[in-house]
Amino acid sequence: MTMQPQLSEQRAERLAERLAERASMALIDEARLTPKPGLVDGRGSGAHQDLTLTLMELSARSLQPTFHALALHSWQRPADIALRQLVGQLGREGEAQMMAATNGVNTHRGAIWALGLLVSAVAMLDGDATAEAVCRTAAALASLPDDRAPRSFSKGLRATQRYRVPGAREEAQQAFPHIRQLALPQLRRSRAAGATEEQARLDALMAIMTSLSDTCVLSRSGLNGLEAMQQGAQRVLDHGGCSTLPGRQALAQLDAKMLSMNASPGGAADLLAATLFLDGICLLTH
Ligand SMILES: CC(C)(COP(=O)(O)OP(=O)(O)OC[C@H]1O[C@@H](n2cnc3c(N)ncnc32)[C@H](O)[C@@H]1O)[C@@H](O)C(=O)NCCC(=O)NCCS
Ligand SMILES: Nc1ncnc2c1ncn2[C@@H]1O[C@H](COP(=O)(O)OP(=O)(O)OP(=O)(O)O)[C@@H](O)[C@H]1O
Repeated sequence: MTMQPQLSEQRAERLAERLAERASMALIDEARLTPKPGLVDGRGSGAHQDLTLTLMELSARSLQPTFHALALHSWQRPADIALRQLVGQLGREGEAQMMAATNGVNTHRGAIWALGLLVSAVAMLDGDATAEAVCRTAAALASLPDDRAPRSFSKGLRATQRYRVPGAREEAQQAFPHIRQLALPQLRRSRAAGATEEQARLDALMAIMTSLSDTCVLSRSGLNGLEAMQQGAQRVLDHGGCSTLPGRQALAQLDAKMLSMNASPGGAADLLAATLFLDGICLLTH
């Protein structure tokens, strides 16, 4: 009898360790993926003045304890207000730790939100679930009110109101449609068609960018920037994706265009990291 709780504690701890490691690694894989339009990657800082690849990697590693705590506290729990408040508190502490690690630069706020909810959801489902079920569970959590959240006004929130578009909150509350319906299917289609892993990941990023209302892009370059992003990404896929020469040429054009507009699809990058996380986890479980 006394062994039982101990054993289950060990199981929760092992799962939390694995999920935290994978979530941080997904952020590092996203940051290193090259060439991404407008974003920090192996070539440099993209459209950003204050971000570098070294800083993104440092930030990703600084978040591992946050993901670990989220998984441990969410293990086998239902989506209720108590868990929503706890997850919100851990997420805000994670943001503070990220800001401390980067000397006040916002490297991963959107990513903490998306990946944090998904890490919690996998743990709530005991580590054994499809990507679909994980996204639905994360949505249930994201849809609950967090009364302890400070009423701060962010650039992302301003963009959703000004342009009347869904943002990071809504993407999660709708169970991450850009991951489930666009990025994961594209990743698998491109792999099956013989693309390299890198090309398949870039194609998945393009799939997200064809339709996301990325508040990062909207805040930096308005509706023109968003339109350039969506149309440019569609052109890459229409040309056969990043495994083809015309696709890579369209990608280079999109990169130049986004840099000239100071546009960076940070929201799409976050969702690509979340896609890579789910792809890895669900390979392990299903
Ligand atoms: C909901 C969040 C993102 C704050 O929203 P806000 O509108 O203030 O976001 P902010 O502009 O600071 O950042 C939004 C970021 O999301 C990403 N993003 C932009 N557009 C989108 C989009 N359409 N879909 C998904 N992500 C997007 C970008 O990286 C952007 O930088 C989140 O930080 C939050 O509420 N955190 C509180 C802690 C919490 O509850 N955490 C729970 C999970 S850990
Ligand atoms: N590889 C990447 N390159 C750039 N941004 C990324 C990358 N991956 C994720 N992001 C996301 O982009 C966001 C950064 O965007 P941005 O710099 O516009 O935010 P900000 O700090 O609110 O704005 P600003 O820098 O204009 O003051 C981060 O929150 C992060 O989630």
